[in-house]
Amino acid sequence: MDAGTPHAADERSPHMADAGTPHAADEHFPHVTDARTRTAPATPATSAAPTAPDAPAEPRTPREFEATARARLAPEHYDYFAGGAGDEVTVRANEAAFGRLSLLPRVLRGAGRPRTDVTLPGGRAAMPVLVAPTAFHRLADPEGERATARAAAAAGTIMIVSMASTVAVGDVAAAAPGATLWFQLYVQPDMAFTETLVRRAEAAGCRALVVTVDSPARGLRDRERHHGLQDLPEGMACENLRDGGRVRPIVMSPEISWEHIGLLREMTRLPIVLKGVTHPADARLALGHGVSGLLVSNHGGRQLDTVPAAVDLLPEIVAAVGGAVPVLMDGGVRRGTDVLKALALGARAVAVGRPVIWGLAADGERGVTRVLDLLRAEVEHALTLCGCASVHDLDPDMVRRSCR
Ligand SMILES: Cc1cc2nc3c(=O)[nH]c(=O)nc-3n(C[C@H](O)[C@H](O)[C@H](O)COP(=O)(O)O)c2cc1C
Ligand SMILES: CCCCCCCCCCC(=O)C(=O)O
Repeated sequence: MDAGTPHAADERSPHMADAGTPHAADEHFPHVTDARTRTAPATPATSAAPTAPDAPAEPRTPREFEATARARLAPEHYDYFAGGAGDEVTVRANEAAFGRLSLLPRVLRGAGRPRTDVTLPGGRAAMPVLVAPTAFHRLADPEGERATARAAAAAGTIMIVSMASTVAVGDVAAAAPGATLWFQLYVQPDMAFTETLVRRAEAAGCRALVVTVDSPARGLRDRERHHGLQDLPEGMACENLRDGGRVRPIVMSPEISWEHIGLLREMTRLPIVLKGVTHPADARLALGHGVSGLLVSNHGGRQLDTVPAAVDLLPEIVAAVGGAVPVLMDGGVRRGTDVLKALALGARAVAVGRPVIWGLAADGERGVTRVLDLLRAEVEHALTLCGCASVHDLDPDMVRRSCR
């Protein structure tokens, strides 16, 4: 079945009567069943040196890392990482929205060298930039999520491990002893298996659960459909989904509701952060369900196309929450100045998805370390230029909306 066509999606929606059974889900997402039983597509092209003329040998910005990564990745894997849903209106909007915001610095505050650390539900981070959950890191580097976690630990920041990671969360934790990990969860209709996933995250020492709520179905991504991308290469699988002798498919079910958040709340003492809340009414509802934080996100433009840019949604969500829990955001953050804008508008921290993938594909653990270092240095520099002693000195009055 072509899982990417709207027609196919129509077919698999009613569908949800039996979305919870592994058999039905196998049909919906053949690619995330058991990679070991499938014919292998070509091995990911991560070994060749960069060849593209626009790929800098020594990338110096997250955007330059993208050019280097693109030259090293198989085209279908580059498109999986870079692409989004539909016409990719939201993918572009996420970055463009930061360009329409201006920073208005304060002067003569004698602020000294700024602090960049932040306090979050699952602990402290040395910088207000977290690693967003992204799937399939072994498509970018043989060490996969292990490399990303070591780099996050070196940067003193938090890595949100995707449920669709190609290294099991326990092995990620073992490979990066100093790392602070949170675990991203798609609630599975089979709540017994959801509980298994939660216990695995707890056993790995994860400090928070990030429950992604923007995916009652998978986004329709033309780039993936174009390449016929349906499966991981042989030897790669969603390792968290192992269940006895098989790997379960990830089920994205439209039947998941607030009731499931209530069940999760009873299931674990870990702080729960909801990822993908975009409507202020849902932000208010979340507060009644015992969540410890919200991550404003449109999934990097990969789910519903034409959702507004994440940073443009931030002020309304911050107002709706009224300080009851921390609000984080992701989508389109590429510069230290982007981080300051989001924090000034009320985010406690931001997360970056693709920039980390580009670092990983360009130069493995070193590449991710470099991307995170660049962002940390840019945040510190921008805080200095804004006259801030720490992120707490930022406020909404330091951001102006321009007409560009
Ligand atoms: C390749 C890729 C895979 C992703 N996988 C997941 C995932 O497994 N779970 C999830 O909640 N979000 C996932 N996301 C969304 C990210 O967590 C995040 O919301 C988004 O990447 C932020 O936008 P940015 O890439 O512009 O930084 C993925 C994003 C990308 C680009
Ligand atoms: C290589 C085949 C693609 C299969 C996709 C499975 C979905 C996993 C969830 C990852 C995710 O959230 C994303 O945005 O992508």
